[in-house]
Amino acid sequence: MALTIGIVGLPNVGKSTLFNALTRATVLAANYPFATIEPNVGVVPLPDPRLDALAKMFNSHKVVPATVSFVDIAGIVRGASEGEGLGNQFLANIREADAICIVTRAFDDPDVVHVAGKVEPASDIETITTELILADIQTMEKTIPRLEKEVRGKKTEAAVLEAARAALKVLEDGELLSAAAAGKGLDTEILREFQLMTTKPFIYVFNMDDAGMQDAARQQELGALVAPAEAVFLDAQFEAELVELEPEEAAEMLRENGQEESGLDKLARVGFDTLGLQTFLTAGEKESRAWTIRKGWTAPQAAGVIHTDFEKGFIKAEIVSYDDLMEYGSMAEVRAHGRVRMEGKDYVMADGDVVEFRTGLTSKR
Ligand SMILES: Nc1ncnc2c1ncn2[C@@H]1O[C@H](COP(=O)(O)OP(=O)(O)OP(=O)(O)O)[C@@H](O)[C@H]1O
Ligand SMILES: [Mg+2]
Repeated sequence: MALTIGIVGLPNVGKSTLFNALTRATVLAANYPFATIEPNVGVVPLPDPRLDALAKMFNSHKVVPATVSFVDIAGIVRGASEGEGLGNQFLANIREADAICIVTRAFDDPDVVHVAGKVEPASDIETITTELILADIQTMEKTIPRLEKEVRGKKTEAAVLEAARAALKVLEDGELLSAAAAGKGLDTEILREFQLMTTKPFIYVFNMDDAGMQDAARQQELGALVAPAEAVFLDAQFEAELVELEPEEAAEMLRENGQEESGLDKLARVGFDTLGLQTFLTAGEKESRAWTIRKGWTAPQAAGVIHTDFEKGFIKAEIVSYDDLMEYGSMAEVRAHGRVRMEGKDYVMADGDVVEFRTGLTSKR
């Protein structure tokens, strides 16, 4: 299950700087499938220090982290839906994204041109969300007449048309569909096939300068602008410099800046959380690997991520929690202390479970 996040924002706010930092981090880590898919799509490993510890314990030949894909597209300006700037055609490139990352400029540098002439995050966010709403209105205005025909021809259920009309009304009132779903019970599941922008969860990235990164009050103020959505504060230029460094040097730089983790790591993590995802782990000589699942998934569903046949063939899962494994230092010791659990098909996976699945097919991690 690949998580894809589309990056949107006004032009010249640091989207590509962020994207470059993200994708160069990829090259540094390098060790996962399909690194580059298209020029503007980057696959980024989800940082997970547990994998390195597992790889050491199991003498794994490689480490395979979970991944997050980012898609960088052209900037949107006010009026994009009417063709201003480059228009809004390129939003098609992120129709399939699971979440949208709205990058907003919050750095001052007068040498960097701001398309609206001044740095004003609140109004920039308003511009972007309005354009996303307008793009959805365009989609619905095209879709509804088609649905009407299909309902008359009994090719589509009337409920779909009803939901589409309800969605259009929400959008025309200037509201995000995700907000209407949360507050007014609008059914976005039935709208899924239309790949609307504003049904997707938004994550806000505020691209700060040095002063802003140290300014807790300002961050609180910006966070409040977008709550309850998640806000990530980072300095894209600093992040781009960080990924040029060796990991130890980068960690040292972060510490000097009073940051515990890089903005990129934070963004990947927040993206994961926003979408209700988590990872479980497998470890062996071949590889130590993180696998992405949804929170609440059962052991057979998790097995199905490794191999589709494993879900049907599931017998049981041998599970040890990562923390126990680290505490006792080896599988043999964990076993000796009775901390290895045999779980059946109703077991709900927990984050950090280190798993070996027993299936009717072959014994396989
Ligand atoms: N945190 C920051 N502080 C200062 N300058 C920054 C910061 N982040 C990015 N910049 C600068 O802002 C400029 C625009 O960055 P970038 O090209 O990444 O923007 P963009 O959003 O991708 O623009 P476009 O929509 O035109 O593609 C660059 O000169 C970059 O160096
Ligand atoms: Mg760009």
